Amino acid sequence: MTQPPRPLRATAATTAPLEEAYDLVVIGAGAVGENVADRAVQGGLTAVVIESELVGGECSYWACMPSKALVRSVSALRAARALPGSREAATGRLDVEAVLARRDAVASHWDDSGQVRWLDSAGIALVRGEARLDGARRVVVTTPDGEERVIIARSAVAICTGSDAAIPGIPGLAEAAPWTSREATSAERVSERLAIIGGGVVGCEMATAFAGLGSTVTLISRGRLLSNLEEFASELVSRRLRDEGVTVFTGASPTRVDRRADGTVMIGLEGGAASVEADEVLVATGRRPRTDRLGLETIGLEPGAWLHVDDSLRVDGHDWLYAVGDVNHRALLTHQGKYQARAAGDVIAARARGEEVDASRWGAHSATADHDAVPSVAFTSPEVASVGMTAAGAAGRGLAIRVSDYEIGHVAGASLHAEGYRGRARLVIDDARDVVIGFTAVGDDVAELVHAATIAIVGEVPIARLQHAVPSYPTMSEIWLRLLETDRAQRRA
Ligand SMILES: Cc1cc2nc3c(=O)[nH]c(=O)nc-3n(C[C@H](O)[C@H](O)[C@H](O)COP(=O)(O)OP(=O)(O)OC[C@H]3O[C@@H](n4cnc5c(N)ncnc54)[C@H](O)[C@@H]3O)c2cc1C
Ligand SMILES: NC(=O)c1ccc[n+]([C@@H]2O[C@H](COP(=O)([O-])OP(=O)(O)OC[C@H]3O[C@@H](n4cnc5c(N)ncnc54)[C@H](O)[C@@H]3O)[C@@H](O)[C@H]2O)c1
Repeated sequence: MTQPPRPLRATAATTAPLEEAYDLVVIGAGAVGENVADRAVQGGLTAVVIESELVGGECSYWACMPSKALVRSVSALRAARALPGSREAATGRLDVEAVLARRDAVASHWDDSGQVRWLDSAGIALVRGEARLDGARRVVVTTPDGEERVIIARSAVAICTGSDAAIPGIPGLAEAAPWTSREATSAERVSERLAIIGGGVVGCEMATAFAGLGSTVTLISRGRLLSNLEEFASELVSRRLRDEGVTVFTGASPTRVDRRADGTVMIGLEGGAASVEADEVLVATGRRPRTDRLGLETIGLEPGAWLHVDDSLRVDGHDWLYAVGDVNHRALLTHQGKYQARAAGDVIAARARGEEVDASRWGAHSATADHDAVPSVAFTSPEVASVGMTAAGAAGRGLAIRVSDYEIGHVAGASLHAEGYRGRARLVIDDARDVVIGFTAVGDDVAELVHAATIAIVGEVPIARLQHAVPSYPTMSEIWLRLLETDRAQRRA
């Protein structure tokens, strides 16, 4: 059954003096809000952040950090088992208690005092409570003791309230007390049977983690797994998850969910072909914006909607209002939100001081990379590292492209890395400009390959020049050499 929520340790106060007006008011002290405030303060403004839960937000306590802590122990054991010698030493099972204890430490035991100290050191004021807009530049905070406090923004308000798990309207699901990513990443025990609805990144990462920790996992996906990524990524991840004991249903939609009196959950699948029985059900079907109780109606915006912004992160039609991070729906990733935050904090400071703003393509005040150069790593089994466009995505935009594919296991660095290494990488090349516009690598421990590709895409480095970027031997980065050689051979053929 659903576990009680973790006790949150929200540090009481900030030492910065609290005022009733600041140059910048930031709503939400996740990774993104913290960075907007930091850049604005560095630019000479005063800033306050308002936080209703923990300073640090989703990523630190219920998303990136605890999920990767769970997956990392699983992949470390797999790596040890992939080589003779270490394989013989790694014959036991994971110590689940130890893995969960490390996860707790990585999530700072849901105590935000460290991040509050950082806010203090950065000169950013903190107000605890739930904030809402009450007209232009006016923010009302309901503090934990129930009082209301009004804070005026002299220059700007930045909404950085992030997103929540979306619960689809499958009959019986809400009543079955499902886990969301929060309960999964902070789980205090590993249930025997876990059913996961949704084959996106959360679903696949949690299937990897919980299967590795000993759960019998069933993953239910209405389309192919990781459907935003290259199709070969879906194939390799599905195959590996199945090899590791996960039951994967693709093209399957739940029709109803029931929590029975004995605590077990039954999930009926479309067509009545199969039903799934589990102890817990995790819903991983995407996100919805945290904008429903933000007072958006007081400035003519729709509560509960994503906030659309221009490349300087300013909300359409409101010159004092910014929306940064998940809440603007440009790229739901911590690193991309923090990139937006650096641009937003700088542009808010520049506009407040009447300085020139450079919001042109790749300008200092523009989150240009959000469009075509967003990197991400799915920490699945195996990992998927990607940036830019997929082949289908580029073709769908009418671009003339060519594709270069290579088996990563044929690279010397990979064959040393693990016995029988299997993986695949792809370059998507814009034919007209002769530059890389997409890269995907699937295989164990490929995460670190992605940044080289990000640099090639953002730098628009011509293929002819990339030939001079020599990867070290024998590293997995030699995949670059092989991909470029394959492209060259294809062009000559
Ligand atoms: C399971 C999972 C794993 C993930 N793993 C990765 C990963 O490995 N790498 C990656 O890049 N991304 C990952 N993500 C995505 C990442 O967590 C988000 O993109 C990121 O947390 C967004 O940051 P944010 O600051 O925009 O929002 P949040 O981190 O959600 O912060 C928003 C803050 O605003 C506060 N708030 C909301 N409303 C109010 C209000 N009215 N008043 C005051 N405060 C308010 C909230 O309490 C919260 O602290 C993962 C997501 C999930 C769900
Ligand atoms: N390693 C990482 O960087 C990482 C890890 C986890 C999450 N994230 C971020 O968090 C965001 C949310 O992840 P997510 O996996 O929840 O969302 P997602 O959008 O990646 O995947 C959701 C999946 O649920 C399916 N779905 C949606 N509605 C459904 C329904 N009614 N019934 C059945 N299936 C349904 C979709 O088809 C999709 O496959 C992602 O956009 C990602 O950017 C990143």
